[in-house]
Amino acid sequence: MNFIEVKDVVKQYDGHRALDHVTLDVGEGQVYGLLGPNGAGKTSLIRILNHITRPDSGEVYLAGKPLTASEVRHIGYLPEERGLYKKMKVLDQIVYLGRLKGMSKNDARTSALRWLERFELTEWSNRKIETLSKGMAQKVQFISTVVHSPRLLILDEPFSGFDPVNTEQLKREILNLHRDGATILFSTHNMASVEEVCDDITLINNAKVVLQGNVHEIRQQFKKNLFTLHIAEPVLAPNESLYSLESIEKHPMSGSVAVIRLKPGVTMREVVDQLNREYTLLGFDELLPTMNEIFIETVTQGDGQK
Ligand SMILES: Nc1ncnc2c1ncn2[C@@H]1O[C@H](COP(=O)(O)OP(=O)(O)OP(=O)(O)O)[C@@H](O)[C@H]1O
Repeated sequence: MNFIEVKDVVKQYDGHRALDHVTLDVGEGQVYGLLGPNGAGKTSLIRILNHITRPDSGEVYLAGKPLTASEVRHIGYLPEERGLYKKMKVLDQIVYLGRLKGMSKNDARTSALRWLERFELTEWSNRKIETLSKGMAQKVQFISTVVHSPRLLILDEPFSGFDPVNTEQLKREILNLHRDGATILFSTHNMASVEEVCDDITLINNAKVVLQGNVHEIRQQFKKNLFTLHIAEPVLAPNESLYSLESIEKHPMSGSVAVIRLKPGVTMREVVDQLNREYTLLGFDELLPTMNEIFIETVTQGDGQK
């Protein structure tokens, strides 16, 4: 089942089109990446999903039902612009936000204390938000997002402001929530984390969907017939026979490792056989483009066509 269905959504601000006939489906239990350059329209879509604004046209369904204000209680939203009440105490703040999502005071308190313990923030429970470091405040914001065990988590740049250790902890917690059944919509510019955690993605550029699908399939679709080879011999001389079979990428061989592109019609087996006859082949792997490369290629091509 699709947990989110966005159908043909258009959103206009003062003559500027922020979303132009955007359609996407997020399957229940998926980790889904919403990607795009600055100003592409990601936050505009996220705000519609949270019922903060409405689309000018198009439809949005959540768990098979048209999105209404009351359905928003199933969502936990971590906005990019974080906002906590500085003068409020940590525990009170989390309980307050849990209650806004329909929790009883007791349930909100139990859940908040459990999460504070997980993030080693128990001793800060009765301290004011303004006394926390930025990283701690980010954790409290994350706890406020998940305190009501939402079925859908919408995370806008969740790792911004976190050091590498805390980033890993947050990633672990997000993946735990995913394992427990939550659907996760994740907006980020960090393409390495997209490769690591996302099943499917939508890339929006200039308000339009320009790329959509499974991360693994997209990387296959964009591949350029490149391979890395690693031989035991220290270097390959330019006149060696390997060069008559393949064209070598412009950058020279670094030590005994090279990136090669097979000429059309040359099979991987032919190359590997030849390499094996002449060298001690330690590795030969297909080099798939990274999501970062795909992002840049897609977005710059799109901008060129404007
Ligand atoms: N409330 C608003 N009023 C007027 N224009 C808006 C409003 N919200 C967004 N926009 C415009 O809509 C476009 C899309 O903005 P949006 O915030 O959705 O982009 P984004 O993809 O989230 O960007 P970023 O990665 O920089 O956060 C931008 O040109 C922005 O200026």
